[in-house]
Amino acid sequence: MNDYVIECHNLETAYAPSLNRPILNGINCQIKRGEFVVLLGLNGAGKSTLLRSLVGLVPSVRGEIIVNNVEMNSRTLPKIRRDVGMLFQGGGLIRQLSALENVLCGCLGKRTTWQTLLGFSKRDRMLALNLLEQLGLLELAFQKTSQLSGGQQQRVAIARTLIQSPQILLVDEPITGLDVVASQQVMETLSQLHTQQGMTIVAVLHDLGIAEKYAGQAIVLDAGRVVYQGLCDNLQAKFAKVSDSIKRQGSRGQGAGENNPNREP
Ligand SMILES: Nc1ncnc2c1ncn2[C@@H]1O[C@H](COP(=O)(O)OP(=O)(O)OP(=O)(O)O)[C@@H](O)[C@H]1O
Repeated sequence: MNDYVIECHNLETAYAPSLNRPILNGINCQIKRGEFVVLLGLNGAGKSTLLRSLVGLVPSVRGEIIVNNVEMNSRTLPKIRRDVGMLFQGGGLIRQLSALENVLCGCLGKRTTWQTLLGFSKRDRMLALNLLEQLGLLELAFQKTSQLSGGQQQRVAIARTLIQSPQILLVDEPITGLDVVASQQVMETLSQLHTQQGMTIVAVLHDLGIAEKYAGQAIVLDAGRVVYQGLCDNLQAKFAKVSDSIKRQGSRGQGAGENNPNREP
């Protein structure tokens, strides 16, 4: 037993001919319980693929993923999926349904068809309303999500993931396309889940300033490998150093990040 909630050891996905390499090419990383981790990297580095791997949506050909000290395989995947909630890029809300109905959709995987045939239970509706209230959206509960702002929609999507009571929340680009105010609201929501409920959060972000403000740890990917894992401070300088070292290694014909998958304190 250790205090990591997520561990990847030499994780490798199938060879991608378009890239001339596996999309994830030997990922090593560890995430501790209660950490807020930002996943950074250039476009195509493999960030979304790594997040999707952590909920068993991308098959691996080598290495292992361990969640809550349980190794991922077809037998353990249902349990792991109960512990890990994932918010996909774009949120994936049903636009013609209300905020409340969208949040309730998050329960569908937990209920049998019979249980939902007559509608959702009073308990589920209360839970969904509580979550919407917690995220500052109670007065919009019966509004169609197509009529909500981008930031409000993203918070509804977060509530829909939270109704499954995950211990770990994975979020893929939660603020892409949002304005400054909406981005801040969404990040504050994630931050509160982390500080007030101790939730472990792993978020793909592109903005280094926002990453530094909210996350404690950073994992930087390049070409399907971890090239930095450590504290999330002074990222601008560290990230420039990482990019430079990738370029230097590239010019010497070495694979990016081969020498530095080490975790900083
Ligand atoms: N199913 C797939 N088949 C083949 N190639 C894929 C597949 N999914 C992703 N890729 C490729 O793998 C690479 C990594 O994709 P991924 O979406 O994980 O990157 P990312 O770091 O999240 O990028 P972005 O910041 O642009 O979202 C990309 O080059 C992408 O084109």
